[in-house]
Amino acid sequence: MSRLFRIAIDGPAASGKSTTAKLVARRLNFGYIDSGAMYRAVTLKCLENGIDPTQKNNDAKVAKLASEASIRFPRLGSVELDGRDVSSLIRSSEIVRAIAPVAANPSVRATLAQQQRDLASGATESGLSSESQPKGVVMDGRDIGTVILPDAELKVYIIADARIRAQRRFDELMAKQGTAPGESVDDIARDLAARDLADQTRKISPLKKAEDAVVLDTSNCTIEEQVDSIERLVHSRMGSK
Ligand SMILES: Nc1ncnc2c1ncn2[C@@H]1O[C@H](COP(=O)(O)OP(=O)(O)O)[C@@H](O)[C@H]1O
Ligand SMILES: Nc1ccn([C@@H]2O[C@H](COP(=O)(O)OP(=O)(O)O)[C@@H](O)[C@H]2O)c(=O)n1
Repeated sequence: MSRLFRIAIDGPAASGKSTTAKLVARRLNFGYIDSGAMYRAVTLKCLENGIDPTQKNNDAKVAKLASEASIRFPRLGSVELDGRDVSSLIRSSEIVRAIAPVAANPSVRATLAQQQRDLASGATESGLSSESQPKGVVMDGRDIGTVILPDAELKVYIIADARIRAQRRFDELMAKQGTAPGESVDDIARDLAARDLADQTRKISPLKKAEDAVVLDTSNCTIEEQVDSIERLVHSRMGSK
């Protein structure tokens, strides 16, 4: 099997990673691996098993549940945990509040890192959410270009102005719920800033730009422009291989 073209996308919360990654995958018929969804799914599994990851003495239990979790991406943008579709459940604010200690747990990261590398190499067929033999994969998260796929063919670091990110998350919640969310744009901005700080300052695999990543600021872009930029980069690198 020839090696897949791997696109690593990292960046702070709500900068546009997953929207862009999904659309790039669809256009290029690549697989898409949402690594953040894997941390979210482990957090959900903990909460459903009565284990609160924010309690320090639960670290070993959290690690065990992570090792037992079966996480799959059966279709573009959908996530299965232990055979059940959890695509919506993992997006709740309850998950977001409990996720930092899950993401900082070295055993959880080791378990998920192995699965992520297997998915990106095509070793785990069931994880690739692209129809028929994809030529490449797109994976987004926080440590993809730095730790998971340090030799990815293309690395992109997506950023956007903090206020714009908060407004976009607010609009997203409003569209999903059909009413104004319980949180204000300011509340969301505070949550995003706290999560980015936790992601940037944790000891293991912190969020940072890989030296060779291309920075894409989406503050003043349309979604289509973001996708176009990445598609152009892929074509130019594929052509020069
Ligand atoms: N260029 C853009 N213009 C407007 N909205 C955007 C743009 N890029 C992303 N969004 C929206 O911003 C929100 C956060 O994007 P998302 O892809 O979920 O970010 P991330 O995966 O980095 O957390 C989503 O609702 C998405 O549709
Ligand atoms: N590769 C990754 C991906 C996510 N994560 C963690 O998982 C959380 C949720 O990731 P996400 O990509 O779903 O979050 P959003 O940017 O979509 O809000 C992040 O805040 C990180 O704490 C991580 O540690 N490493």
